[in-house]
Formats: sequence, C-alpha cells, structure tokens
Amino acid sequence: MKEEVVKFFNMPVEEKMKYKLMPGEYQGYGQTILHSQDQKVDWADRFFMITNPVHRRKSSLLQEFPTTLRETMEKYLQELQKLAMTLFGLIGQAVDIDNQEMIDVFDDGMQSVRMTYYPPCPQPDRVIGLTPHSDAAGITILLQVNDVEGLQVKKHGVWIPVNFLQDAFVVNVGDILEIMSNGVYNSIEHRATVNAMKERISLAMFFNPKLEADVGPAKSLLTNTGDPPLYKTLVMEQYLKDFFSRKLNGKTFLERMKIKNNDEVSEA
Ligand SMILES: O=C(O)CCC(=O)C(=O)O
Ligand SMILES: [Fe+2]
Repeated sequence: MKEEVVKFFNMPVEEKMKYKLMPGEYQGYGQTILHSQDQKVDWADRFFMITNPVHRRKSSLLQEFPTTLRETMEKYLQELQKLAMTLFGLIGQAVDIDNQEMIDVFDDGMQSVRMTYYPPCPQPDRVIGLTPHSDAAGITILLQVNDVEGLQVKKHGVWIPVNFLQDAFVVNVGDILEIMSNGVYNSIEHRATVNAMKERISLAMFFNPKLEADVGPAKSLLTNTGDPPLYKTLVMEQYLKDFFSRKLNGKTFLERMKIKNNDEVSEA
C-alpha cells in the first residue's frame, strides 16, 4: 500500500488532474484548504474519497486509478475494515457498550480515506501541514507512508510529536467515539507539521457509523451504567452535514454536541 501511495503522488500532474476536485465537491485530488481558520498556509496536496457505502463513492475516482493502486487499495480497505471492527468490539467492551450495538452502528458503516502529501518547506514554521482538529470519525487508522514524522497530538495543552513505530498503525479516537462513550474516551486533537528537508506522506482511513445510524451516547452504555447522556443525538447523515459546514477548528464542533444545563433533554 505504501509503495502505491508514493507512486500515486509521484505521477505527473496531468495524470493526477484526472482526479481533480471539482468546485463544490469534496472527493478527489487537490490542494484543499480544509476550511482552515488558521492564519498559516496549509502546505499539502490531498486526495479524499468516500469508500463505503459503495454507492456514495465517486465512481470515476477508484475506477480510473492505475490497476495496481486500485487493487491494493480495495484489499487494504477490506483488511482495515476487519481491524476496525475488532477494535470497535474491544473499545465497546471497555466502556460497557454491548457488542451488538457496536456492530449495528459501525459494521458496513460510512468509511473514507485521505492520502496526504506534505512537500518539504524551507520555512516550516510559516506553514502548517494540517490545521489542528479532531477527526469526526469513530476511529481513524493512520499509516505513515514514508518515515518522515510530523504528526503531533495535544496533551494537557502541549503539542507532543507522535513517533510512528515501523509498520505499525496509529489509531486516533474521533469525536463520534467520544460521543458514543458518553465522554469516557476523549477525541484527540492533532495537527501535522511539515519538514524543512523531506516530504511526508500519510494515509488516513476514517471509520464512521452507518449514515442512518444515530450518533449519540450508546443506548446500552446508558442502560448498563445508569449515567445521564452528556451529548445530543443526531442521525449520522445530519451530523456529517453539520460537521462539514463548519470550519476545522480544534474541537469546537464537539462542544456543540454537548448537552448544556439549559438544554431540553429528550429521552432517547
Ligand atoms: O498526516 C497525518 O499524520 C495526519 C492526517 C490527519 O490527521 C487527517 O487526515 O485527518
Ligand atoms: Fe485528522
């Protein structure tokens, strides 16, 4: 997979333009500024695509991939889906969410990939690879494609570099897992910096609930623990629409899902 991602970004620009993002669309290749509020320039080329459900894929993208990239990607998607479901099962167990609820919500859920190429920048302090954010997803499985580091996570207000282990994934907790676990897990705020000398390439795969599933504190968790819900519940399709209509800005979106004292709480 790593080799194929490198080959993708090494293709001549004319080739990559076959996958170019069209105005108003979000699937494809381009130097998208991810609605960044940051003053810094976003220094990266990205390719984003919905991979599941299959009918939401922009069919021209995967179909036009070079055969080896397409086949490798399909295999990668399948294997990572299995890994993600294993992780969701274990995560659910740890916080008292019934396994069946995790399966109902995430199995064959909405999935997407983002490949990012961060070119070297002689003045890395003046740019940002990817602006601080938490992922909307349940979990994100990240693969660092070459050995150049750049990912940082915010811990107690301080940015800490993440060292990827050779051939290991990094798994991010996303906002949806924070909501489903009723705040037991915290989604991780992260950003990517760029290197002065070397390019950096990453591949992120996002695992979300089914589009028709509810995004809210897991019902079995509330029943099993007797805890009150701390977050609102929204249908996934609406949750995504709201998420993408806002600017990427730390964890501010999640704040809006929190139930405040003066909110009316309807029994789920
Ligand atoms: O490049 C990375 O390591 C992080 C990518 C990322 O956070 C994202 O695509 O949401
Ligand atoms: Fe991210």
